[in-house]
Amino acid sequence: MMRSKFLSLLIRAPSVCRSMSTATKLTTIDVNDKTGIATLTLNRSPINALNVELLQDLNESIKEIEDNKSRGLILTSSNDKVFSAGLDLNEMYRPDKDRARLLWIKLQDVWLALYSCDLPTAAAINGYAPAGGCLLATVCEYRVMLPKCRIGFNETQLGIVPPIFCMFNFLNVLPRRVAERSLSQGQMFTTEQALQIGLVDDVVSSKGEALDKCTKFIDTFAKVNPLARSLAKQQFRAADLQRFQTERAKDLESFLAFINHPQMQEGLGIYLNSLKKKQQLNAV
Ligand SMILES: CCCCC/C=C\C/C=C\C=C\CC(=O)SCCNC(=O)CCNC(=O)[C@H](O)C(C)(C)COP(=O)(O)OP(=O)(O)OC[C@H]1O[C@@H](n2cnc3c(N)ncnc32)[C@H](O)[C@@H]1OP(=O)(O)O
Repeated sequence: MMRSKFLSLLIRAPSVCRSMSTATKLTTIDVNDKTGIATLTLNRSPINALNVELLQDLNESIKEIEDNKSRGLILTSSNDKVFSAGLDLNEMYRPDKDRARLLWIKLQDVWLALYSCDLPTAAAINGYAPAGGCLLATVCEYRVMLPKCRIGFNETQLGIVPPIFCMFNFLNVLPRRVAERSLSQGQMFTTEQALQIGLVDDVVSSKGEALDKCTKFIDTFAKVNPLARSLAKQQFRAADLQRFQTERAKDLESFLAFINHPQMQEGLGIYLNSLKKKQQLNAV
């Protein structure tokens, strides 16, 4: 209630860029008054690892942007090196059972909200985007990326089966053969490779340029009837959404069974440790 009152006040404010930031600030929303486009920024330090709270915040922000009838949604990160490091591995290693369940449900919700989003969506990928980071980028309709980054679903490299929504995203973006190979090999692509295979649509040298490109993409829909555009998008995605709903409960149980497997726990522990060791080595 307080929140919507606060929002309506902000909407009337005559600023060029109004902020609809959530209280926790794990994501922020800025709506450009000239273009009507909302920029949704991931803001969980240090690397936007997707934990329960960030996913919850993302869901709320997406809903807020849709409810406020923005003209489009641009997803980006406040970190200038990492778009998102994917799921927070600490939520999966020696997990709290209720939180692990919630984590996956919230991830499914975010995917669903973006995959079926009424608005045109674009990702300004201003840093590394492995696994869950790649999921957030490829669920959008357009991607632009900064040089010297990496993107991909590295799950199989970690002994993890990529869930079906990773497959849906890749099949929307890449030729089937390339999608299957890169998912089953857990390939991570450099920015240049990603451009070459069509995983990203453009490469630019700064975040500002990335946001401009995303705005231009969303502007290409300016003269298209919004309802017709939205229904056409839904039509393309309906079969995936139907399959997702059918398999959603099973997908959740598979995830829980998977992360609770002793071998998976051992692997996660080693992987987490190696990530920490990397930092220790850098400090030497
Ligand atoms: C058929 C049905 C199947 C159903 C489904 C079944 C199973 C699916 C199960 C799971 C799916 C998971 C999907 C995922 O998203 S897993 C996450 C994968 N992510 C990664 O592998 C990224 C690893 N991180 C990196 O490569 C680098 O950190 C990165 C390039 C992102 C950033 O590098 P940078 O040098 O800037 O920062 P670092 O020093 O490496 O990291 C800082 C700090 O953060 C810690 N950390 C890194 N990544 C994670 C993470 N994903 N989660 C938690 N913590 C992370 C890192 O250890 C450092 O910590 P500290 O040393 O400061 O304590």
